[in-house]
Amino acid sequence: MIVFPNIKINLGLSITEKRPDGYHNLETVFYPVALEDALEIRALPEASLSEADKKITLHQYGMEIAGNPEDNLVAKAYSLLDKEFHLPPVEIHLYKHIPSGAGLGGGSSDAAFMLKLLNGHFHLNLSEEQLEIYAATLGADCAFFIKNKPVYAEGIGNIFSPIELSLKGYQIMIVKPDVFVSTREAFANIHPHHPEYPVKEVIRRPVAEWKDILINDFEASVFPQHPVIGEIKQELYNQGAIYASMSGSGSSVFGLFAPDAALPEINRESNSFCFKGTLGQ
Ligand SMILES: C[C@](O)(CO)[C@H](O)COP(=O)(O)OP(=O)(O)OC[C@H]1O[C@@H](n2ccc(N)nc2=O)[C@H](O)[C@@H]1O
Ligand SMILES: Nc1ncnc2c1ncn2[C@@H]1O[C@H](COP(=O)(O)OP(=O)(O)OP(=O)(O)O)[C@@H](O)[C@H]1O
Repeated sequence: MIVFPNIKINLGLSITEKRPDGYHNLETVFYPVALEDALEIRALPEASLSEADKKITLHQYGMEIAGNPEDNLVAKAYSLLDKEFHLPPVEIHLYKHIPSGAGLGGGSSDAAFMLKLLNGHFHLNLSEEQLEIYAATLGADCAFFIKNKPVYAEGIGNIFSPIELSLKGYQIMIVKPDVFVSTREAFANIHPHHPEYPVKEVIRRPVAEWKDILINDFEASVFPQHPVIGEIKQELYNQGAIYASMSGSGSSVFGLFAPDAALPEINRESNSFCFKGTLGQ
């Protein structure tokens, strides 16, 4: 069984307060975009396991991910459900197209899709709400990928309410320079505050009005550290983007373009990543 975990972009990102548990409350809109990994599981017969064998074998392809295979979020998602449901052993194939440290939620998406895959394949009968609760324990923005629909998110990024927003037909260009931004460090450099223009209100205005009022709070601390990211955002505007912003804690930047616009070539560095697509929903 194979699924295709996609990314999210953040439309506005206000970090409003630091919580006693060390995490931060935030306000954002998550929008899914069809830049996808591929994730496949194959159930193995219990009898094929010797005492010393692990219950999962993870094969990784495509872009490299830092860390050991057992730290991979798909392995953590399996272990979480295995503890409760004693799952059969599985062979996992994960093909990475989504860059890491990009603010696109690639690891979180893999984890959420793994939960959904196991739920379906092994008939666990977990509801979407139950899956969201499991997902939130794996990563703050992981729960979004269970329903995978545009939402307004609060709390640590796991309390959702519906929004009336469709960007269907807009073209999107995502550029990630060869810079890794640690989400944990990015949060550590933030001074939380309530925004002058709340995300929930700005998002109701036309996209053409978002430029100076739909703000990602991480840009103020990340751009001075990595000027190339701010330069890419400016370049997207120079090349005709209607709205451009860093996603999450960076380092990727996205630009939204009109449905009939010709998308530019932005080749700032040889190792930068670039995706072009059309939004759905
Ligand atoms: C910045 C965003 O991409 C916006 O969508 C997300 O909030 C990040 O979510 P995520 O990658 O799933 O984050 P996690 O892997 O759970 O957390 C990484 C680290 O970021 C910090 N963190 C994360 C989310 C949050 N609301 N407050 C935080 O302070 C914590 O120090 C945490 O140890
Ligand atoms: N399946 C996975 N895919 C990518 N990274 C993973 C995965 N499992 C664990 N990780 C670890 O998580 C780190 C962050 O990866 P991820 O792709 O989620 O970052 P991100 O794009 O900054 O996401 P976010 O927007 O959630 O902060 C990686 O450096 C890697 O060590």
